[in-house]
Amino acid sequence: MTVIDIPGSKSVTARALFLAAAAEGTTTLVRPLVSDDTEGFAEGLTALGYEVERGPGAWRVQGRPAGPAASTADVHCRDGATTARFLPTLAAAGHGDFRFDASAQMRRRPLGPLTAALRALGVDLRHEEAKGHHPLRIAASGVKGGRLTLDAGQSSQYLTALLMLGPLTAEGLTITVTDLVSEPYVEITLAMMRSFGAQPTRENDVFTVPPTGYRATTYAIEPDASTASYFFAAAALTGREVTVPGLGTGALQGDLAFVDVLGRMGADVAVTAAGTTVRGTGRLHGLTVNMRDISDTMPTLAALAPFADGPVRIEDVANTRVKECDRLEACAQNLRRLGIPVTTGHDWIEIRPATPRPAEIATHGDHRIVMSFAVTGLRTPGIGFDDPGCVRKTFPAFHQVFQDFRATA
Ligand SMILES: O=C(O)C1=C[C@@H](OP(=O)(O)O)[C@@H](O)[C@H](O)C1
Ligand SMILES: C=C(OP(=O)(O)O)C(=O)O
Repeated sequence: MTVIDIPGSKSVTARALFLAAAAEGTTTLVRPLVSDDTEGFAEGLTALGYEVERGPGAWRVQGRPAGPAASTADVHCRDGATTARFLPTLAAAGHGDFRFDASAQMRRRPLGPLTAALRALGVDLRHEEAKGHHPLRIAASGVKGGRLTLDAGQSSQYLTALLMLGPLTAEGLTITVTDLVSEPYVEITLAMMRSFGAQPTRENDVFTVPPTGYRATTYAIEPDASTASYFFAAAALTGREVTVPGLGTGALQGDLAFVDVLGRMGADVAVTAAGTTVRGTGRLHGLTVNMRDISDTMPTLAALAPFADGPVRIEDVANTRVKECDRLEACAQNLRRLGIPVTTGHDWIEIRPATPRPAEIATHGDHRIVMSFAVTGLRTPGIGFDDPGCVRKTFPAFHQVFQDFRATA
């Protein structure tokens, strides 16, 4: 049995940083993820005038319920969509002139439905270049609140940002959602808001957030379930047994449900209060699976799929086209480079079994493409990457940890 120490969740760390910054008092984040995305988030907060102290194993944030201390700031959100969508929303609740920009990759990714919602709430926000994209400017003067209708069919992060804004408004927010992807991420948001003293409620498509503000707390960050998927997939592929402690029945992250997919394919899976274990059985069946709720693990499954005993068809993943890259196309392109038969449609990919041949993987600067095809590399000699370092976004030590995992076989 191999025990893997998976770094903290990116999604939980980003939310915890937002909530801590907005709370009354000092919050301690225990075992936050330390990676480009979360360091970028923390540095964005610092640029806005928040006090963030990053110590080993714990980050401390001095909350400012009134909003940023800075009256002007120029914030660079790097590649992080949580940063690029959550931070401007936090700043909108304060007072000052703030400019936000992001990497070329993140500039290409949309946030129009979020900025339109903020404008509908009276926020003075303008896009400096392309409509619905970074860079943007906000002349913030607080948010009164009210009712909104939101299409979160492209990204649940729009809804998460607005939900987290709710307690900071004068009158609270009621949000009616017309479409929603990645729904389990919204459940993470609601649970974490409650941990910081807010009282959001949900009735079907209607979310109500009273203007309670937030209270500081000590918050332990659970391991990242999307990151864990590479090691669970590796176990299923190689017949090994992998345990990830700290990611079990009490986990907030929906991506842990990836192990159910591995279970359907034939792996042995045990989820307990203490953690999750996957054991490969030598069986890896083909299947059809809807990954709308857990689409960050779509590339993990795509990279494992050639080894199944029948076709693997992944459905309802259109929004993977607006992630770090067009992930449906990137997966198809790389599988074809490996000699694997693949077909794709607007929101699906189907992969037929074949033996992969050596190839260089085109990463498109996407950490998940690297970590997913590293799993393929466990059974395929000669897999290389044009930009292996892009794993820094969520798991800077990935190559070392994966190499160590390999070596202990
Ligand atoms: O809220 C979050 O922390 C996230 C939500 C998901 O995005 P979408 O809602 O855009 O699918 C996920 O893919 C992303 O990695 C993190
Ligand atoms: C889509 C991802 O990141 P984000 O949207 O937070 O940039 C991801 O980590 O797979």
